[in-house]
Amino acid sequence: MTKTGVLLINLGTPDSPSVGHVRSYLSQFLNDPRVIDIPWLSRKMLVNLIIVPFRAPKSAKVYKELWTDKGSPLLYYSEQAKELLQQSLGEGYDVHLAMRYKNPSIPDVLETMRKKQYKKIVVLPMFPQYASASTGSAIEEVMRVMKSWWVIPELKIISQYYDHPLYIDAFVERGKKYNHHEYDHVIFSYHGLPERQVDKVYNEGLCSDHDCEHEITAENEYCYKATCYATTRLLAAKLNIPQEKYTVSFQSRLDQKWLKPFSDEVVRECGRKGMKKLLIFSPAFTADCLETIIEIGDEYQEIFHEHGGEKVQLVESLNEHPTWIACLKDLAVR
Ligand SMILES: C=CC1=C(C)c2cc3[nH]c(cc4nc(cc5[nH]c(cc1n2)c(C)c5CCC(=O)O)C(CCC(=O)O)=C4C)c(C)c3C=C
Ligand SMILES: [Fe+2]
Ligand SMILES: [Fe+2]
Repeated sequence: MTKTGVLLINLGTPDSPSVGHVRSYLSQFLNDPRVIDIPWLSRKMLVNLIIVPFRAPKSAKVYKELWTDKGSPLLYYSEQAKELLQQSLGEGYDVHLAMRYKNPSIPDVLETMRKKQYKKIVVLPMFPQYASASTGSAIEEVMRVMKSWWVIPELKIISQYYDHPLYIDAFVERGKKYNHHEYDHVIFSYHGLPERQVDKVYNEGLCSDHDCEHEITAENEYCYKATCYATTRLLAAKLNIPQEKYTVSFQSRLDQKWLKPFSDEVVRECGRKGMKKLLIFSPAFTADCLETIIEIGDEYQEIFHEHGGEKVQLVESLNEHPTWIACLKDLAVR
């Protein structure tokens, strides 16, 4: 075989919005030691006895609101990106899609890929900013499966690409649909992480000892907080949004020791200050999902409204955007 196999990986979503499927998804996801990074016994007790039993019924209700006749948006947008990338790459490449949690699973998809005897495999997680809980976990799972292969082909693993010009341009093009001058404030809301997870990036000191809000250095280039801020600087510069008109924030926290400021609190504060219209980008996600459509589109709209605001406008995720597909192509062939 002379072909190259490309493996796109996204986070994963339940098989259906039923409580049983959501429970099974949350259980696989939150039992991952890169996601809940505490000692084994504490994680088992916290996740299996507290978080999953209480969260599954509530999350299932939200997943029911999110679900469409095409299924979960995260999965169908990722499948669409896979199809378009395949068309763009042409015959020398086979593009596959796997999900870190649930289906299509990494072991199943890799087994299909093993049988194709590719000369080379490109592992391309759909997370522009590296986090151990997302990219790190996906790569670890690929390595776990591939280590038992007799033939391990040439392998290229892409760990992050937050500053890839085509990724930035794709979000800029999405953002240009809305004139930011018509909004009181712009929020760049990234998925949150426990602070201790960014601290673990460093050999010496903590994240707070580095100037992660302002610069990328050799020490912090894999710090998720630093790359979220760097992504924002690139986007804001291209969109001509002055520094005083935007805020970087972090959403979806599980407790108070997550990266701050929290997006819901920023939205609340904007309402209290008398702002009426907010524009929100969510650049850590490359496909619309529960965290964008429901958390930003519905829940933040409600919070803003309760505090005097009028409109929260979510900028659509990259989904099937041609410039995003061009970015994936460049990452795969480069
Ligand atoms: C940017 C990528 C992501 C990182 C980093 C990440 C870390 C992370 N997430 C949780 C807990 C939950 N996340 C949930 C949903 C979810 N998370 C991501 C991406 C990242 N998560 C996506 C794309 C989604 C949406 C999936 C979908 O089906 O649409 C959920 C489930 C929803 C809910 O019950 O609220 C949980 C739980 C942790 C703990 C964590 C890092 C420590
Ligand atoms: Fe998450
Ligand atoms: Fe940092």
